[in-house]
Amino acid sequence: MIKIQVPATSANIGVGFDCLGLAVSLYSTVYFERNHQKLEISGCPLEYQNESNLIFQAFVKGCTYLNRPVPNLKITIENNIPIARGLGSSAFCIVAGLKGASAWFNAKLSKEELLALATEMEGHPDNVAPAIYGKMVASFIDQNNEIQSVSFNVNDKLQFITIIPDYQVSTQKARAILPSKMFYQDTTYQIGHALILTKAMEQGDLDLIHKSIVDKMHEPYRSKLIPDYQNTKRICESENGTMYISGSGSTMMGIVDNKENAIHIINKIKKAHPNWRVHHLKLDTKGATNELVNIDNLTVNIN
Ligand SMILES: Nc1ncnc2c1ncn2[C@@H]1O[C@H](COP(=O)(O)OP(=O)(O)O)[C@@H](O)[C@H]1O
Ligand SMILES: N[C@@H](CCOP(=O)(O)O)C(=O)O
Repeated sequence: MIKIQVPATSANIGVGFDCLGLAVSLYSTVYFERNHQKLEISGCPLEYQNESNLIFQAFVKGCTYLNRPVPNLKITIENNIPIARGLGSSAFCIVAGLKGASAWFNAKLSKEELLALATEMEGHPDNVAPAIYGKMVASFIDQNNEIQSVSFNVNDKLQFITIIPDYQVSTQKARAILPSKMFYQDTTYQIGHALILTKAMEQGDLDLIHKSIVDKMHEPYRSKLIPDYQNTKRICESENGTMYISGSGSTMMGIVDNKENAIHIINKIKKAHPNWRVHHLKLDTKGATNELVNIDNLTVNIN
């Protein structure tokens, strides 16, 4: 049985729309096993327990790329990444399926190959890149349609608070509301902020992160889809933290540089919204992993 674990990812990080993302220490797992019937899927909502399932679709894409037949499959999902909340649940599915196919045929697809295939499926590399590599990753699709990506260290003292409302925002809808053009002046603003943000994250300079994370490309529009945006931001800032919309929302990501501030934010959010999920996370530095597990759950080989 093949076990694939993929971290949740937080795309954009405010000013890096479609090109910047980081992986956090919240994981979903998928098990792939041989099956007597064509396809059996468990561990996800019923609507995804069929051939349209994104994990299966990605597995099939992997088989096609490797020129191998799609085997009869049992897919078991242990899901911790909330669906359609801006924490890369679709990236998780795509990376898990592709990596699953690679491990199934012992093909050892490189991370670069995985990234190219995953970006083709997701449309943009900002989530799938950190899901594959871990850490914080900047990436773009170049003129030859190849993906260029670089990884950044994120300072150890930075802690992440995923504040997950009890309502979804679909990525499709959150993309549809964005304007199609941007002025030169705003583009210059955006480039400067994104460049400085990457260094500030590396240095763990929270004050500089707070100044450089202020986005003009998507947050002003998407914050209107999240009724609790202003109040959540106020809570994070009242505890010396900063906040951005994770991916396309509805999750908001708080960043702090010490445990006390993190705990205060978590308590205030839980008091204001008892039904919301809140996680206190660190950066994930490994990205997706795969293991070959025998029937007794004994790991026999780790990649
Ligand atoms: N655990 C899961 N099982 C099956 N499909 C999933 C799962 N998680 C995500 N998906 C797929 O990903 C889609 C959500 O993607 P998207 O709207 O981009 O949200 P997110 O912001 O979480 O990436 C779902 O509609 C579904 O097709
Ligand atoms: N850059 C994309 C990222 C979407 O991330 P997700 O986690 O919401 O799928 C966007 O902002 O649309």
